[in-house]
Amino acid sequence: DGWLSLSHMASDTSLFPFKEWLKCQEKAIKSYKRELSEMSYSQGPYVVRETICRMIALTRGVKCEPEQIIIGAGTQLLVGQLMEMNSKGTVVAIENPGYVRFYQLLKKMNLTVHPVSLDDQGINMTEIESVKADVVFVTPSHQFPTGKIMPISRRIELLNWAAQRENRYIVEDDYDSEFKYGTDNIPSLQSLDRNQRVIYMGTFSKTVLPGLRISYMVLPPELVGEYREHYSNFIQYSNSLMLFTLQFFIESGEYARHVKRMNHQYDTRRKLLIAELQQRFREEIDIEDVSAGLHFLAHFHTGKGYQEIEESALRSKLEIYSMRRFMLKKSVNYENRISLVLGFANLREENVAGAVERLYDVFH
Ligand SMILES: Cc1ncc(COP(=O)(O)O)c(CN[C@H](CF)CCC(=O)O)c1O
Repeated sequence: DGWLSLSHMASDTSLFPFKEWLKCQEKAIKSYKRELSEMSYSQGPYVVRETICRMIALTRGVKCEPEQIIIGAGTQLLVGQLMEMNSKGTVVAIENPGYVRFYQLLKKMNLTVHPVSLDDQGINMTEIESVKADVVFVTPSHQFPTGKIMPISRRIELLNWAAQRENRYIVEDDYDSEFKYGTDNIPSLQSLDRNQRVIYMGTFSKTVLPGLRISYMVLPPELVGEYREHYSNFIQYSNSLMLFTLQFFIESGEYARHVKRMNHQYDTRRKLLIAELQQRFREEIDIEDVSAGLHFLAHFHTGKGYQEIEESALRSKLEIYSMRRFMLKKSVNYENRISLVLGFANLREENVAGAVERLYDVFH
């Protein structure tokens, strides 16, 4: 039989309302023929930015005007554009464990990049000071990959740090913030910022479809002018038809209904997977059960090493990602313990028991 996936990356498109999406696409073609006959404005069409602005004000407490929004075909592109604007030798701090794709991207640019460890409140402030960072990348809503939600105290500390000196910025990667189970939604770090120090990054990869490549960032007003100067010859990469379709998908309420449905569906799958894992692995497993996002961290007590586990999973046709994927620099890993990032967005309910059974065989 086929592969089963505990990946945190893919999402199950069987729940996506393609019929409604197509209706919105038809409407977009009817309403925006003229706009489609031209290249869109470098930051993306104004009406789409307006819709995103209204939405994130409602859902994330982000305060902004459409002029501050830059649409991009993927978050990496936006990170690249943003950091191109920084002078040579800018010092960047990034969470470790963290998002290896950003780390690799930043290292390729002429920046000094420091992975910074996490304590129980999130990114370690002492280390940020000691590496003399100018820009700090954080995922406060649901730390990627540990899932930690940054408490208000650490958010305030971080904002105070940024306010202390000119040219200090915080890049808030609000990835995976739309899915909260049981706990109420914590507003964005950007909503607390009084000194124009936070650059807010968002994406539609998890709430709509990863394949559309529609992401955005919100620049503080003072950086908008700089952006426009730097990118005066830039033509927006995103596909305008997709952007106008997204606009109707949001304005029609379909987007909100879809996210609500996915929240419910993912909560059910998450609970099922956790119950199945606890029942099967008993005291061999410690689950970091943060009720948010599309994956959680689980620690397994075993004498086996990462290599052995990853190879055995491959043989058992079980897609899993271990903490090795997210360790930005060599780290001493606790002996007799393997940590896995377990995703459930691509695991149908009927496959939960089967996936856990395969995982059990991988460890035994
Ligand atoms: C921390 C983080 N910030 C943003 C994105 C959104 O990027 P984009 O789709 O380009 O808008 C991801 C998306 N993560 C990917 C799918 F889960 C890859 C995960 C992996 O490489 O481990 C992410 O992890």
